[in-house]
Formats: sequence, structure tokens, C-alpha cells
Amino acid sequence: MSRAERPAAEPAAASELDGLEALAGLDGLNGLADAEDPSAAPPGAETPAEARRAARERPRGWVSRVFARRGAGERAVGGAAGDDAGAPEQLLRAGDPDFAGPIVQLDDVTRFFPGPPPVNALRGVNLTVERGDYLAIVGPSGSGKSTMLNTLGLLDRPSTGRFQFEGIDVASLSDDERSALRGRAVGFVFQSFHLMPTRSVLENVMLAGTYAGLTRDEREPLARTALDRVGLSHRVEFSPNTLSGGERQRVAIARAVCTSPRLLLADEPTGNLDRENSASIMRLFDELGQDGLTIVMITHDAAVADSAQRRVRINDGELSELS
Ligand SMILES: Nc1ncnc2c1ncn2[C@@H]1O[C@H](COP(=O)(O)OP(=O)(O)OP(=O)(O)O)[C@@H](O)[C@H]1O
Repeated sequence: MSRAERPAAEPAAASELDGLEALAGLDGLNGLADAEDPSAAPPGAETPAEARRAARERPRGWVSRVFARRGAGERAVGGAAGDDAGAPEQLLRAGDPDFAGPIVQLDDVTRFFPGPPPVNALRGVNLTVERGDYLAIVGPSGSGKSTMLNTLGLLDRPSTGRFQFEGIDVASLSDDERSALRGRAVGFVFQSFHLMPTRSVLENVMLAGTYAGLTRDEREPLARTALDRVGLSHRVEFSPNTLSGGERQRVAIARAVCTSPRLLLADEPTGNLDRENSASIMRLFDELGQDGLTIVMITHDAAVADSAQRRVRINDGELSELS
């Protein structure tokens, strides 16, 4: 199994949903593939126009609660309506796209797993990622790459040290706030694509908008634009199973970028691709980087790492900058 697909604290069977839960920030929510559209508001819920007006009036960098859990294993519901009608709307901090400082700032971050055996997976890591950086993280197996990615993707918390995302100290966020920030600000691309085989290409990409709290009407045009961006507008109604590996990864990238995340995390994005498809995916990353997207990519492939603007090495949990 590849890195960020693994839950941070406990190993689990590889499944399509692992990565999707990471995308969603809906840790522990079961039945995701079959869940009803969470943005389909029940009768009496606020209309899309009302929701947009309310969103405009919120303080910058905050979102209203998008998902509520009714109980263990039950599906997500939309907004503050439905069974929650009458409950006060909950505002969650979800980062600030206009924050002028670094998007990521790690100060003396450690991650300790008590084991047995005990492991210091990250040791005193300092890292600043500026908006628009395109960074590759390289390192041998077991060096801490996936722990770094889980941390940056708000899937795991440092044991000690400080992690600031767009100036917010992540330690001060509640679980719901971390999920909201992840859903709004972070896009994930995995080695093994994590596409739903029973859904069309378009539906797979639209799923990302669900997790960002968008209505169906808002999601479809964004998904079509993203698919156009990755050169797949002629494949929207296809099943992912009928696509080549390179095309599947393009769908996954479209899904990752369709809601305009501020940080794209890529875990061995070319690991399952041949040389030609790898080069084409790297060109796409270059273009996304030139468009201003901040990208952090883990790779074993030196040629792939060379395509990034900046490289860091991780060795036994310690990070060092490469020239
Ligand atoms: N949940 C966990 N519990 C205990 N130890 C863990 C856990 N996750 C990671 N580790 C340990 O932390 C160290 C770093 O693991 P990590 O998965 O981050 O390495 P990696 O560089 O991603 O490796 P690979 O390239 O093989 O995927 C390893 O020694 C690993 O066994």
C-alpha cells in the first residue's frame, strides 16, 4: 500500500475508500461509496442561493459545518438543516486563501509511535513551504515520507513541535475543523488513483466538490472544467476501468484540483505509470505549478524529483534540503 492511503495510527486493509476518506476528511465514515449526495438538501433546507448569501456574510477563512454525523456508521447529511434543523450553525476555521505567509510552516516537529517497537518517525523537522512552491520529498523506505505526508495533509498530528497551515496552529483545531480545512484546502493524488469503478469519470471528479461542501449545481461545471484542464473532456462519461493508467491518473488529478485546493499532495503519482505517461503527468504538474498551485510530492524516482523546483531528503526522520 502506498503512503498517504494508510491511516496514520493503525494499519487497515487497502481499499478504494482509504484514499477517498483521506480526500473527504470523513475519517471513520462508513458506506461512503453508497452514501446519498450530502449536498442534496432535505425539504425546508436553505436554498443554494441562500447558502451562497450566508457564505458571503461569513468572516473570511471560516466555513459553516458541512457534514454532521448522526451516529457511528451513519451517512453524512448536508448543512445545518435536516435533523439538525434548529441547531445553531457551527462555524469552522478552514484556513485563509489570502494568508500572505507560508502555506506550511513546521517548527521542530516530531512524530513518535510508542510501538512496540517505539519509532521516532519524524525528528525535529523544520520546513517552510511558500505558496507556489513545487517541492519533492525523497528518501529511502521507512525514512518517514508517509508520516510527513500524513502530517501535511492533516491526517496525523505531530507529537511535539508546531505545524502552522496558512498561519493557523493546527494543534488548536478541533477534529471537525481539521476535516473542514483538509476538505477545502488540500488535494490528494495517490499512486493507485483511487477512482470508483462504478461511477463515471465525471462523477468521480464531482465527488471532490461534495467534500468541499458544494452543491451538485456548483460541482458539475467545476468538474468539467478540471477534466478539460487535464485533457480529458472527451472521456467524461467513461468508466475509469476503460481508461489507460495515464488517463486514470489525470482523472485523479482533475478530482484533486477541481475545487481549487491551495496545497496538492502527491504520493508517488507516477509509481504505477510507464515512462511516457510519467513524463506527461510531470508536465501536467509543471503546468499546475506555473498556475500557482503549491505542490508537495513524494517520489522514489530521481528523474521525477528533478522535475520539482525544490527537493528535500528525509533520512531516518530527519529532513535536509537538497541543492
Ligand atoms: N502507525 C504507525 N505505528 C508505528 N510505527 C509506524 C507507524 N507509521 C509509521 N511507522 C514507522 O515510522 C517509520 C517511518 O514510516 P513511514 O511510513 O513514514 O516511512 P516511508 O518513508 O513512507 O516508507 P516507505 O517508502 O516504505 O513507504 C517506519 O519505521 C515505520 O515503521
